[in-house]
Amino acid sequence: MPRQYSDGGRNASGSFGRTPQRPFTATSKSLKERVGALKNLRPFIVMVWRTSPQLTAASLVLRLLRALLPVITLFVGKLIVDQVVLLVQTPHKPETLRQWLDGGLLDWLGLLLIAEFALAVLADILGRIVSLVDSLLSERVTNSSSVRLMEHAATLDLEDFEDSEFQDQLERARRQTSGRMTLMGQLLGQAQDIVTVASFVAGFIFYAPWLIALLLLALIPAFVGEAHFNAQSYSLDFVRTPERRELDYVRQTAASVETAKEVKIFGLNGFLIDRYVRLATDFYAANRRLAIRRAGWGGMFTAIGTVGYYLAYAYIAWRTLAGEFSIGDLTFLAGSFRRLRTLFEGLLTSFSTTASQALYLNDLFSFFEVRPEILSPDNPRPFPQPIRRGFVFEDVGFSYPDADRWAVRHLSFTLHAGEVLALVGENGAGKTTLVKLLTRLYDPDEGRILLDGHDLREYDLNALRGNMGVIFQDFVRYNLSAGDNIAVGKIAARSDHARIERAARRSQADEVISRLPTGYQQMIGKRFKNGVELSGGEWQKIAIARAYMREAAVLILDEPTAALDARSEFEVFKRFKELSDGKTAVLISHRFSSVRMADRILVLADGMVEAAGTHDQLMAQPGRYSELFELQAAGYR
Ligand SMILES: Nc1ncnc2c1ncn2[C@@H]1O[C@H](COP(=O)(O)OP(=O)(O)OP(=O)(O)O)[C@@H](O)[C@H]1O
Repeated sequence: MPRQYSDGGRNASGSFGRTPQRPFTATSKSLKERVGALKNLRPFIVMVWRTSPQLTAASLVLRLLRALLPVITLFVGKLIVDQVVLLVQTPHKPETLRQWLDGGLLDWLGLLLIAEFALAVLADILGRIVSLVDSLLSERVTNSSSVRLMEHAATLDLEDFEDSEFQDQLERARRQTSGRMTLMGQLLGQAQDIVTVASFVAGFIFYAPWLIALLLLALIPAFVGEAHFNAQSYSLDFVRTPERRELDYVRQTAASVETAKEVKIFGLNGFLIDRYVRLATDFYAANRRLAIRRAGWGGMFTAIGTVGYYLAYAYIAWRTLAGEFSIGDLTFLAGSFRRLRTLFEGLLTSFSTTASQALYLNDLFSFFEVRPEILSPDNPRPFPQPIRRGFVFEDVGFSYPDADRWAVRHLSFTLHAGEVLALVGENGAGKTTLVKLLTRLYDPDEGRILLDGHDLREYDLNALRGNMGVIFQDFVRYNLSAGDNIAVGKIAARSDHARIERAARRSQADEVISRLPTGYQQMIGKRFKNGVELSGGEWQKIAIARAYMREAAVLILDEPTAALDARSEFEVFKRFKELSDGKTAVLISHRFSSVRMADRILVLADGMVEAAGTHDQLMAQPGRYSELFELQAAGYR
């Protein structure tokens, strides 16, 4: 059943070979969607608060303190001007500064100047502490949301990760873990500005309340414009997630250690750079269009705000001329009005930015809402120790999401407890799919899989996987030490060196490791300093050791031996057979010399069991097995 990921209803394909045809046009989010996104602010604030209540509270308190400083500073400024005007009008003014001072005429003015200076210093100190606290908080929030993202991703199904729409969503969510702290700063800044505005407004109510209305009216166009362009920006960002992923992918392919070899040999750099430039040019064009429109309209809206400001200024000047306001009042009001205008402008635009940032939060929180479908039941059955009967596939059918054909269908067979079963079949026959079903990376769409008579879905998922040692053909080459590369098979036993060495001996990885400069401590892979690269077969021996490290009841090797030389593969399987004594084991290989060692062989074709039996039984009958065996054997003669 294909799942729906939050992509706003847009199709999000993004394959490497495709030339982007779709123009990057931004479609605005509706007002309802934008307002609806505001509901994300609550969980966001809760998330920030939980990350560090102390830092959040500190930021809030400091900002509130700072919020009151501007109006106080301006008011002290007004008192200074009034005092100076008063002193200018003093009859019989003293002539020297000393006389001014001795007469005590400057005491009040001096005090006011000192207060103004102290306020300026305090504002600066508070500002610096606030940015310090904010930057610390920001880092903490980035870290904790990244951890939460990784934790949540770990719970999701393989099906999710293999879906391109999900990858887009994951990419958007990943970007939100680091980018969102500006939003927190904005919210706190808004709280601060609101307090400052309230303090200024209180002053204005006393002098000329309707000026506030004039100011607000003049700023509305700028606000609407901001809101509109922010939403357009978001939409543009949203629709091009697949292309951005592709851009990153092309950049990574053109310049990385993993691809450098092929890129050089095939001379792909020109092709890749071309592709990058084409994609990047489209991005640039879309951004430029939006930026130009934004700048044009923004300029016009600001001009409207400026007209409002000067009207008010003229009015205040007129009232001063008429003798109703003092010169101090004039400076206070003009200053307040200028500050108020900036504040209102800031507040209105930051409200609109907040609303659009809340849209981005959607990306993060909707990711957290994706739920896995492959789960443990409420009352799971304990995993059988030991397995008594084995696994039974009963008419199992499975097709990959969005695939138009069955990967396996009407698949029925038994994997007996304690037997080594080999799976053979041509490419695409369904061997790996069978292993994915056995390990519950996917659940069947039809039929069921039983373990000791009970559906696999009745067992605890972690216990089930914990009892299986599986190595896939596309095993991961971790850029870790050789020891850790084996320990990943049972990471809880990472410090059990004896166990790691035992596993290494069993897969012949010990010979590889003994040749490394620093043995088990040696960093392998070329990504980090002092890393040593291994050959394909050497990597495989290390990977197979992971399966042994697990010391699990079920061992599965899905063709991880393809790169081993003939002798090594023979040895690996011989040991595999010996070591899987008492264990249930599945072995996938295209080499019949290894396959014949299995207790029983299952021949798969088109997702079904075509034949089953021992090597001798299968050779005795005409069919795909004997045919393929002869074909391979003939190649060696
Ligand atoms: N993740 C996937 N999404 C969609 N289809 C898939 C996926 N993996 C495999 N398939 C398809 O399912 C079918 C069975 O694939 P499977 O990997 O099980 O074959 P296999 O027998 O292991 O092949 P090989 O010998 O090449 O490893 C194939 O037709 C393949 O195209």
